[in-house]
Amino acid sequence: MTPLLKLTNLQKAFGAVTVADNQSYEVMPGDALGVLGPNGAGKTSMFNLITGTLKPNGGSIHFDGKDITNWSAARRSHSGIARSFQVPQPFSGMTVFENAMIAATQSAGLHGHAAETLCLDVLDQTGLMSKANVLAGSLTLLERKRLELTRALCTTPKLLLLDEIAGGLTEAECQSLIKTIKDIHAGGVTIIWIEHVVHALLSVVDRLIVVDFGKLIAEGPPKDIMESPQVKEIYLGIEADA
Ligand SMILES: Nc1ncnc2c1ncn2[C@@H]1O[C@H](COP(=O)(O)OP(=O)(O)OP(=O)(O)O)[C@@H](O)[C@H]1O
Repeated sequence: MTPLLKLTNLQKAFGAVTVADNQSYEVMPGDALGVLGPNGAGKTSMFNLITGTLKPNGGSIHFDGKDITNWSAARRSHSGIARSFQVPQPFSGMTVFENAMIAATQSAGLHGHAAETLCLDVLDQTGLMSKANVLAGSLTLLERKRLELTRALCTTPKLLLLDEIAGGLTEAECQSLIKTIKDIHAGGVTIIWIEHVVHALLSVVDRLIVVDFGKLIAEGPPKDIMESPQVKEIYLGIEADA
């Protein structure tokens, strides 16, 4: 089977700061991959490289069998890569429905009834239907996170990149968001999820990678990774021989 996403020797540095250090990994269709790593490790930069807002210094990115390394961010979005941002970035002066429609028309290329139907389906899935006519700027944090998901899903993605979507939520809100993300994954969307709320991540993903100083330092089943002394030391700050 062809990987949905394949990073090969991906390299990116900002001066002396390396955010992608020869990264190589594959994501198969239907995977749910979790990304762990300390602050500043290069996790968001990895998403920026995959979505095309950041250009690598070396290496390649393949999506759905095609070399997209030199594709624009817009072309990648049209081809099925969507993301949520760590800090929600809605059009605050527009309603929730209008925000969804922008994604459906501009990225998914739908119009009229087809676009409206998609938006309503997604709003139903993300639990925002009752807020459809509310201004995005007046939403609560959980609702803004749900709007991030809505906007991403309205581009009809094959690959959904989630950037710390559970941060700042109460435990009850977090559980409700986890259920929504599980439903999205069960619906066939491949997921890569960067998250510091580890229990939320572990309840969804089937594989973990750990990034430190832009380098992939571990990859494998969540249980093995969480028990690895190297990960405990670098990520959790627990000394390997403690
Ligand atoms: N456009 C940029 N120009 C210069 N340095 C940058 C740029 N973007 C990110 N960096 C630096 O690269 C490093 C990695 O940043 P990045 O946001 O990718 O880390 P992260 O792992 O997502 O961190 P966090 O968990 O805090 O969100 C940081 O030191 C950051 O300051």
